[in-house]
Amino acid sequence: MTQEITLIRPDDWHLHLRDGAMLHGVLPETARHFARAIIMPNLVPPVVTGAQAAAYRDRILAALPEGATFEPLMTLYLTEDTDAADVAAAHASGLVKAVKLYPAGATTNSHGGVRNIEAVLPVLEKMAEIGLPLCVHGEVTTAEVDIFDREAVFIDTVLDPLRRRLPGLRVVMEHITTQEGVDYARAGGETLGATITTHHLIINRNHILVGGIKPHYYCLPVAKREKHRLALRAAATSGAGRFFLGTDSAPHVDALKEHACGCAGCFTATNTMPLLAHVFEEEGALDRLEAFASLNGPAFYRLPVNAGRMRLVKHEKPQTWPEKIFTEAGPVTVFNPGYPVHWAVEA
Ligand SMILES: NC(=O)N[C@@H](CC(=O)O)C(=O)O
Ligand SMILES: [Zn+2]
Ligand SMILES: [Zn+2]
Repeated sequence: MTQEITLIRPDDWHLHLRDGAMLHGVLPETARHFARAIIMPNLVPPVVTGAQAAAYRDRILAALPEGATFEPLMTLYLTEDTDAADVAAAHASGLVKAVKLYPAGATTNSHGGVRNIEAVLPVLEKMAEIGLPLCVHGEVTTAEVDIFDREAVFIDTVLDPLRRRLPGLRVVMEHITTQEGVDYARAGGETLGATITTHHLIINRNHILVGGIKPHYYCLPVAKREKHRLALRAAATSGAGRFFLGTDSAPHVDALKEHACGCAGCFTATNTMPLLAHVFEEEGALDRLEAFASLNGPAFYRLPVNAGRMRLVKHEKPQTWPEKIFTEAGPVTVFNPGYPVHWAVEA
């Protein structure tokens, strides 16, 4: 029996598009389904200034396929040299929708990020004043802290003290992966949001490591044990306004994923919506997919919801999608959940 749902066209509140040949290869995958996306600024070199964000936005728009309707929502990469006045001007002009905090060394291209929070306080104070959200990669980088504990330790030692110091600062906890992240976001009040990725609703750390290492399941923050995956599923499917979709679709060419020191990132732009329909159906929450993918994000970012709609159909037969996207930078493997998925996005 076929089944179908329609929802307001979704947005992706955490996306990596990269640049150049990779941008050209992966942008159609997102623009096909999503109306808007928060574009991560961790290019090489990073997108630090308003002028750099404007130029990157132009490159994205120029790379869009003919007829595509997609709006990139730009972000700035916070550094200890970031100029608060430049941030405020980029926000006032409508160009920039958030600033991204990468603790230095936490993830892909984060070496130019923040070592000392004190150094960026003037920028954060300005952001609190003007209501510009701070998107946070929430992991400590301290060598002594176990990689599976880095998110929980970040919440206790960095995020909570910062939010107490600047209660007006609007914060998005990006790609939460733990029960602790879910609990903190739930208790956080209206200045706090949290994105959840597609893949963290599907895999736990066993999927990465049992039966041989699976480089295409390796991302940061790394997937945790099963109880955390279940907490994320409960949060995403709860309908609570605090939680919204940020795929963190993060393309790396296969040669750099299947490598002795493999890059972090799962590429989910192609099949996120069918995968989410599968997950929400499993949780008996298909009626809440629209809140997660299409309503809660715009509400947090104070943007209108999209005008268009998306139709998702569940077919008798398992649906397929390309195993890889062949970009001019090299092939990029599409996230494979490891089980059949019967849902597809229909025109
Ligand atoms: N999530 C990832 O594993 N990788 C992201 C960076 C990030 O979002 O931390 C990337 O840019 O490759
Ligand atoms: Zn991150
Ligand atoms: Zn990311």
